[in-house]
Amino acid sequence: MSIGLDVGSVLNIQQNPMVLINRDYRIIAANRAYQDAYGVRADEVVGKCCHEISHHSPVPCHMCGEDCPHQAVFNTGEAHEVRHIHYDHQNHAEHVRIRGHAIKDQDGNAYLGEEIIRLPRQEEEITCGELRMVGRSPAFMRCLHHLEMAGRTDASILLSGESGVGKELAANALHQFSVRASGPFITVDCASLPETLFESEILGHERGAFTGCLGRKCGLYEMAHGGTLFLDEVGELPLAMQAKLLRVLETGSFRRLGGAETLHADVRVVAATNRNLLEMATQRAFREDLYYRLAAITIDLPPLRERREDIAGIAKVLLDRIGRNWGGGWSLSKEAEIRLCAYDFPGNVRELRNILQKAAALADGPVIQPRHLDWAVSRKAALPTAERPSLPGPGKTGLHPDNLDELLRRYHGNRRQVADVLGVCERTVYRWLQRQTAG
Ligand SMILES: Nc1ncnc2c1ncn2[C@@H]1O[C@H](COP(=O)(O)OP(=O)(O)OP(=O)(O)O)[C@@H](O)[C@H]1O
Repeated sequence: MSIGLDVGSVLNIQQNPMVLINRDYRIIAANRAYQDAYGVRADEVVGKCCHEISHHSPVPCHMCGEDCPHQAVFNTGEAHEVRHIHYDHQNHAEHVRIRGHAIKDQDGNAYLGEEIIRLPRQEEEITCGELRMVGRSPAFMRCLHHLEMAGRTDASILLSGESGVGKELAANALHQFSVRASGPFITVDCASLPETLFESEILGHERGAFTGCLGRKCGLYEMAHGGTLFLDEVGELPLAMQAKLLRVLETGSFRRLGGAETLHADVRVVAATNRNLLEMATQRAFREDLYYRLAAITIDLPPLRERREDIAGIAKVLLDRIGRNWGGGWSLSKEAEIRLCAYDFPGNVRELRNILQKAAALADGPVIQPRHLDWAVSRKAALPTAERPSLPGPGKTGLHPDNLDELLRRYHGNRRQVADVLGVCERTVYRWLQRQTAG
């Protein structure tokens, strides 16, 4: 028996905005919630490609390095969830969570049912005290999605990534995403913890536990009860301390130094390292059993040079912070921004912060110019091809730059960003695109 269903009315059961998309990326239906949320009629989006509508991109989002629900659902036939940035018809960006559902019609044809969960503005940026975790690149969005998913579990998590990529901010984000968010977030800096103080710092001590010990002290492990214990630079922990830590983590039970009572704390552990712990384990410099205890889930944080699109946004946030702390206000000139975006940042966000602090100190006005940037940045005069503006020469204004498609891919079809990089207004990019499509 076959039932002829009206697709629109079925989609309307869904309270979140939802569109039905075919294998060719074409939207074939949009529910009422979608139309209300985005102020469009179904016939304005039906027949158009999903990437044109939500990313303003001429190519599917997996071709821009994004985790694409379309590709995942059609390849696997299974549901797939991601975090994306969508652009509405006025080019406003919003963070959304996309749930891709695999749907089949009565003839067995496959479709993607894309449910859109719009995230409140405060969920767009993860804050850690006054610090904001900023980024829009596909690599950053993927990482944020993994942090959010892992945060919802109670598993121990190992964050890895080069120095200065933001592992501490990410650990804080994990805590905020977790059910323990209202509990304490306690950091242990494993690199600076002297071996002699390990037990008293982590486990605490009773009065008179050692010479000169005047009072009872709660250890960091106990202080993290109901919350998260963040073990920063865990790869620096000497082997003897690794064994002691493992014992506590395995049982959740401990005794304060000089104490007789066995105590228990309910702690979720997040650890971070910029070293390869598995390789250290093969060299017997890190305990393999501790590695597996810490790394139920591992998340890699991408270096800044692999998410160059984030540099300008992070620089702005860092300059705002510098301005607040130093009582001033600085911004980057277009040329200085282009130089920064071309630099490789071996020291990642921390290096960017240092470069901006120095530049703000050297700048003779509120605008930072290339001459104020560190020599390492300025030296890199030759920009990578994708960033190097190759504008048409005078008298050839009808032509578009050779690298327009490449730039659109790099900036996920965001014409405004491409216009900024090329130093033209957005309408010009729009005109170029129209001429390109026309022939
Ligand atoms: N995405 C981001 N947005 C804004 N600021 C960031 C971001 N990532 C890192 N930072 C800033 O960069 C600096 C370094 O970050 P953090 O200390 O978290 O790095 P880390 O990876 O833990 O470094 P290390 O391995 O050396 O401990 C901090 O000042 C942090 O606030």
